[in-house]
Amino acid sequence: TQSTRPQRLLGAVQQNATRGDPRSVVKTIDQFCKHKEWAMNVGDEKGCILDSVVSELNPATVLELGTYCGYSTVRIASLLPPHARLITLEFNPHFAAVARQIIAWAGLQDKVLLVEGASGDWIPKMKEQFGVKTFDLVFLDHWKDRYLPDTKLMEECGLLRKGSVLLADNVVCPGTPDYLQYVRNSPRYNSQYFRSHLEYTKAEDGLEKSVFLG
Ligand SMILES: O=C(NCCc1nnc(-c2ccc3[nH]cnc3c2)[nH]1)c1cc(-c2ccc(F)cc2)cc(O)c1O
Ligand SMILES: [Mg+2]
Repeated sequence: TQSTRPQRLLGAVQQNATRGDPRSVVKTIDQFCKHKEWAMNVGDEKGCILDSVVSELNPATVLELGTYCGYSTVRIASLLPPHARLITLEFNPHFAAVARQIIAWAGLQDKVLLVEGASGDWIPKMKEQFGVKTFDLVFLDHWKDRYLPDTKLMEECGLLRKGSVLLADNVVCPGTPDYLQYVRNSPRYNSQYFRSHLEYTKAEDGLEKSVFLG
């Protein structure tokens, strides 16, 4: 049977990256996407902005919406302190299966809980299922029309506290206009745009960092 792009990306990691070395996994994926096949990872340019937000925040509890192949999962988890936890939600079982193997190759499986299913179903169950109180950081990188409804759902479920940070990928390309309008105009958020480029291209894109004010 034909391999899929995520499977080819996993193969590149298993052939070229060093087991237990997250930086080599990240570098291998970026090389693959620059020279072999484009894939919708946050990429190295926006990835450095993601790294700086994570390092500055030093979060104990992180939620990632949209795992895909686990590239940003590996970037985030490699920067977390020892007892910190990252829950990542993936809707597509094939993406999830590849991501599990890439996260394991990086040696980060003990810090990461990959949950398969729809964000709308899982967000209301976070507290009871995983003993989460609130998230210090949420990285939004799933379906672009889910950013706004899921943010409202997290507010309603009491998963955000004063100072919780939402970091959203692709706010320009493919774009999340309703989400941007909400976080930039709501008195409950302090929002900041980090201009960058769509992964592995020259097209404009960026990350929006929004601090929940409670
Ligand atoms: O669609 C994207 N990302 C979303 C994948 C996903 N992976 N998982 C989900 C999911 C969807 C429901 C869910 N509910 C719960 N988890 C969920 C996860 N969605 C995406 C697309 C592009 C892109 C740009 C320009 C183009 F010309 C083509 C494409 C760039 C990016 O950086 C992206 O992140
Ligand atoms: Mg993205």
